[in-house]
Amino acid sequence: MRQRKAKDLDKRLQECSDYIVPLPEDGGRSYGEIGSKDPNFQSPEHEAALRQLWKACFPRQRDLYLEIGCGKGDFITRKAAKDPASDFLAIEGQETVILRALEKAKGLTSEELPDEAGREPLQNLKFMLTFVDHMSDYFLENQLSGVYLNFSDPWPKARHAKRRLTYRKRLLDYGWAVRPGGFIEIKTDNDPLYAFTLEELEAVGYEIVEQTADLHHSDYAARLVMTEYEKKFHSRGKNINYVKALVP
Ligand SMILES: C[S@@+](CC[C@H](N)C(=O)[O-])C[C@H]1O[C@@H](n2cnc3c(N)ncnc32)[C@H](O)[C@@H]1O
Repeated sequence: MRQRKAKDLDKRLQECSDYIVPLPEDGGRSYGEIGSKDPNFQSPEHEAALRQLWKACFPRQRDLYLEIGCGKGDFITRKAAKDPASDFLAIEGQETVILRALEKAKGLTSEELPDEAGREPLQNLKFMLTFVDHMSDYFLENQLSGVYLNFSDPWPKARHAKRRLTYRKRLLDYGWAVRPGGFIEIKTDNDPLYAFTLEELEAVGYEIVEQTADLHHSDYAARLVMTEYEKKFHSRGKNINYVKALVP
């Protein structure tokens, strides 16, 4: 039974393979190589492999926006549909979850497809199946124009603070992959995580340009795209925290 389910999952993922960015073939991890003091050190071979990979995936070399932890892909699918002149990439670590996002982007399911997209498969959106740790495993320096973190896991225990996706070292890591002047945009229902995130943004010196602890009673809401979790929490009356910061 379990085997049949795994086979079915593999088959459905295979059917969406044109939407999946393969993980770098050279093993990816360049972080912490012996003799390197730079946490984002990339060997020339790794850098060359990444250049080739991204050229093949997004040949038009336009603005590329990344969502880390896209869940079932509502947000990123809508963003890609609204902005066909840019490219979008979504990363998600759970196979069964990303499959829902892939089938949505491909137009295989009618589930919450954005009105703008109709049932046309999107050409400017791709997905990567992995739990991101170091950006230099996958990206080139200054490659991205913006990063979205929507409703990331809060890791409430203090001893797990380093696992939070807005921990300062992670913010610096995103900043390495984002071009100067690009942004990091964060939404969360979790108030303590929001307070932590503001402190961490300040600690790394990223300029906060938009900020509210109650997005849906602010002017920002009208122009921002809602995420699946956002809809869920908002419908229960929970305030949504939002912050946008620029990478220097
Ligand atoms: C609470 S869900 C939010 C989904 C979506 N962003 C939304 O707002 O509706 C968080 C998702 O992030 C994924 N995730 C957490 N850490 C991740 C990481 N380091 N890399 C990739 N995905 C991650 C989880 O698997 C989960 O599906």
